[in-house]
Amino acid sequence: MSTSALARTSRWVSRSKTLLHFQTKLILTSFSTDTGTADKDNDPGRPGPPPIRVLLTESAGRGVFATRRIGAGELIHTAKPVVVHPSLSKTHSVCYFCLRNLKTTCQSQTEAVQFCNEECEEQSKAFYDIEKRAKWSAYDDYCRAQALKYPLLVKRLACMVISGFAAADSLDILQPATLSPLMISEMVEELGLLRSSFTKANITDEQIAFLTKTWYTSVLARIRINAFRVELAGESYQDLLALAAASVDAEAGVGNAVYMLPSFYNHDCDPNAHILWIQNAEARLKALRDVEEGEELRICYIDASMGHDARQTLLSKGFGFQCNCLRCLSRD
Ligand SMILES: C[S@@+](CC[C@H](N)C(=O)[O-])C[C@H]1O[C@@H](n2cnc3c(N)ncnc32)[C@H](O)[C@@H]1O
Repeated sequence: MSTSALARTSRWVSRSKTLLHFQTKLILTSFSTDTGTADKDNDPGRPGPPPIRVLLTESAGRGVFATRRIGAGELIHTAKPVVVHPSLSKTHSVCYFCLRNLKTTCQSQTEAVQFCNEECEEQSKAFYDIEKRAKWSAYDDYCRAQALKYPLLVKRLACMVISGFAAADSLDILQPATLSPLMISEMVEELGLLRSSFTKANITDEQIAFLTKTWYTSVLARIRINAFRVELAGESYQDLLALAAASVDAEAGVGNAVYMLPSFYNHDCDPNAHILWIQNAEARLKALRDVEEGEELRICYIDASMGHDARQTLLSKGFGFQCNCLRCLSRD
């Protein structure tokens, strides 16, 4: 490599290191809701910072690495969602804000949504006031007919932006999917429905000025890769039975959500960490086995029980990468 090329490369490396350092600080500090496990040395009740950091990997973009040894079964950190939306079939049976299963289901499908407690109602007041002003039947029916779940997250995020609860660039730091021209043209149709729902509800052009084709497609491109389907495990034996029955009905998910820190975990078909939900959309990241300091923490994005070819197809179509984990390399 020539001296000038070397200089250019080292400038690029140092720039990307600075950028990564800045991004990592941003990810770990600005999302104070992502907490680690108890800080036993100082205040046993107060969570310390999570024992992880975000670094560049060799071949999978950014990834999450352990900053100390993490024991099998240890809770690495929890994470509150940045944006969340119930599945359309669950709108009347889970909390609008945290997706907790409600004890009583709304009787009428036209009835307003419900909250599991006053805190959830209070926290979502600003953007729920926007959401309930508009009629969503055309947008929701379109999503139902096309079996789309992610546009619902965009609708919620748009309401959060209009109300001032979230910034329009909240998800910009996340990796986007590559979109085909066909995908973009379908998104333009959804965007038309979304804009018209707001306009008919007298939300002004100024309030939805951010709602452009560029914004809509860039948010959806990020949601496609980074959203999680929230499946509540519950705490009791009854909860587990209900979950098992629901999985048979393909109704295991109560909704979908996007998180910050969890979005930086890369995939492995034989993962050393996993993400789970107990009672609501607050995610818990746990170690599946002992992890050494400096080791990358990886979760499994798909059903790990599938065969090699099915896993590769799903990861390539859904996430745009070819998996080179040890399990895939051995063609297991
Ligand atoms: C949820 S993001 C994970 C964080 C991402 N690496 C980043 O820089 O933001 C998912 C994306 O990471 C990359 N990725 C995750 N696991 C991978 C793997 N095992 N091999 C190659 N790329 C992977 C793919 O580009 C995938 O679409």
